[in-house]
Amino acid sequence: MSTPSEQSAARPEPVGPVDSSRIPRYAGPATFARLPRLDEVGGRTDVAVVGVPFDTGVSYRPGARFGGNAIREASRLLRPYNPAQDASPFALAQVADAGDIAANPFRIDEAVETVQAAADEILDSGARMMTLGGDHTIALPLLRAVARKHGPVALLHFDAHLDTWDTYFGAAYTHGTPFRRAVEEGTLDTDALSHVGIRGPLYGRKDLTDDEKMGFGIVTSADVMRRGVDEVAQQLRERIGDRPLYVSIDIDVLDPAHAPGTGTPEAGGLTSRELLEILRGLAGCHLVSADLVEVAPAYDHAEMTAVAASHTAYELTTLMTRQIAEARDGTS
Ligand SMILES: N=C(N)NCCCC(=O)O
Ligand SMILES: [Zn+2]
Ligand SMILES: [Zn+2]
Repeated sequence: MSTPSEQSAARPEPVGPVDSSRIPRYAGPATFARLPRLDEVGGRTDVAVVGVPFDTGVSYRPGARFGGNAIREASRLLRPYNPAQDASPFALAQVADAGDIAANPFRIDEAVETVQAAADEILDSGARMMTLGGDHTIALPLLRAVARKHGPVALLHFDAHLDTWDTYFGAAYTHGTPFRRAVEEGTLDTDALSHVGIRGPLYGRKDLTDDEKMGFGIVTSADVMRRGVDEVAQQLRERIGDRPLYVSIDIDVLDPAHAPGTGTPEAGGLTSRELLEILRGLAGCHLVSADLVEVAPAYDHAEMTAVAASHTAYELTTLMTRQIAEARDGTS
């Protein structure tokens, strides 16, 4: 048995973000949170932040292909200590920016395969993924890769939309259909599926009955307001239990007042404060990977959507590195 100090002596210190008290935070290239690139940490990392600049699956406004880089730009202002989770996420484990997956913008089927192959490779290296979309189509290949490694996973899906529709214009792979495909393919543990933030008009009542048959539970945007974030987080934690968990966040879960920069906005959404607090309430869950999608900077104002997204990804990476540290040396 080695003591904790011997363990940390054997483990190389993670390479953290560029120090913004020495190099202005607006200088230099924008990696997520000014973290090192993957090649700057020898090609191995505990958490890989990955962009997927792909938006060929959208049903309305395009532009989410620019989301990942907008989030990286806005993330320059993140600081290394997260008081809400009492953790310095980038000191607990290595987090690195693994760049973008080059998905074909003209062939959706091929893009889905490319994303899956790249995700397989990252997960096989032992890293968890924090993926920055891109539109919601990419959740399908990401879930395939995660299930290949962990088996069927619990899903916590934050979105205004169900995204369990069947097809659009006969197309099976779109941003409105990833979770129906994922259920059909058996990548999800159907005892632990939740949508949070659902609201707005549907095509018909059948959308809800189909969704329920697939196994999803719904916490509407109004439920969050009425019950409050602590009760909602507790209910979600109970449903997830100790299963491997995948979190998929469509930024349109936020009200357009908080996140106007997205392709299919719906009134009556969560505040960014509510979203961040629910995420913090997931501490202790076995979060294996996450995505954050649908940031479309062309419709953004004053970077408000990208800032909300950068803080959301920060909370998620904090959850991941806390869990990695806990599993490694029993502390966070
Ligand atoms: N995944 C997002 N953002 N939107 C899905 C909306 C699908 C529709 O237009 O009915
Ligand atoms: Zn949505
Ligand atoms: Zn969505």
